Amino acid sequence: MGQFHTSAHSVKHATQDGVQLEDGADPLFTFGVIADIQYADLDDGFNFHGTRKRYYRSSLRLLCNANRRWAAERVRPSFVLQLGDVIDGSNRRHGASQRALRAVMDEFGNYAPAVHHVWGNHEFYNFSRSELLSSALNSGAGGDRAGDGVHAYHFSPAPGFRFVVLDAYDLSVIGRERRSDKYELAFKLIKAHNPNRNLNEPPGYRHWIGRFVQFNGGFSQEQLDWLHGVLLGADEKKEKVVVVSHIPVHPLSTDGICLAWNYDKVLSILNSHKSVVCFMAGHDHDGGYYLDTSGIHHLTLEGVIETPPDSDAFGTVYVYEDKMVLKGNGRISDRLLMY
Ligand SMILES: Nc1ccn([C@@H]2O[C@H](COP(=O)(O)OP(=O)(O)OC[C@H](O)CO)[C@@H](O)[C@H]2O)c(=O)n1
Repeated sequence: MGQFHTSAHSVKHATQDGVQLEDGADPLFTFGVIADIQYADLDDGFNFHGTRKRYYRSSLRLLCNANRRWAAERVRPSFVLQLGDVIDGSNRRHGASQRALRAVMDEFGNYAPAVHHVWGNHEFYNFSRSELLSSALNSGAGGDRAGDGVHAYHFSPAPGFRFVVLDAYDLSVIGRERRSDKYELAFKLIKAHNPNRNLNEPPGYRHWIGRFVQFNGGFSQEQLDWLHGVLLGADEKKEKVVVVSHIPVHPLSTDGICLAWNYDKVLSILNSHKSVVCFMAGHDHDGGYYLDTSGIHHLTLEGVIETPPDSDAFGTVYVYEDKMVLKGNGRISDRLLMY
């Protein structure tokens, strides 16, 4: 982990690869990133296979650490990207979904600026899509969206920069009403690849076939067409674009079990637009990173839920004309993202 210091006019940074960076200028703007908080007012537990500890109650304290740090930044974040799974699915069983969501939103409200909420699988374990649309998690309300009820929208926090939030459960069996066309399509797709009775059980692990599980999802053609259109506009304006989704889309930025169903379609769109500089996701609690052949940084953020209480899992990103500098905390590494 690198050292990082801010003073009146300098940012000094040693990235994971030992790259030294010293900048005389202030960043154009900064933003916070955090993933897979999965808060529940429950004792510690484990993942499905019993191999990884999950710190349900502590996750709220780790969010509090992040908020405090963001509030103390000299150039305070313009916004925070919450990369999905903000509360754990187990809340539903305890009738605690609303209470848990309120606890997390109150915590965000203490210090953080605007928060852009990405929707993950645990959102759909707790709420229906229509409930989410009328909840505090609908951060895209009023903006240009990919379609009715699709939580995909874009915003520009500063001239020359655009962020696109994608809905990775648009095409999914947990994010869609049964009997809807998208549910039918998603069900056919997953059944074509996964013969298991429990569709959360991967069909295998070779060639990323394991991604066809129910806790993953994908992007409808409608959303892909919309994304292409947004990126065309960004190309024309010579903007730099960061695309975010709960589920990663590059096979080398994540364990294959956490990859989006139709990741290849998203990748071919991203790679055909020179405006795209970075793709950020959560979902894989171990995190990941890959710089693809088009120069797009694929960053998968380590999840708060599997982070021990004496550590941390959040980042602050300092944005410059030619680079973003991620200052990670705890399990999250510092990274220099040149573009
Ligand atoms: N083999 C499995 C695995 C999982 N399940 C059930 O599926 C639901 C989602 O699993 P969960 O691990 O909670 O999903 P996360 O989004 O937190 O994490 C994704 C990756 O695992 C992180 O690396 C849950 O109900 C599991 O019980 C299953 O039935 N069979």
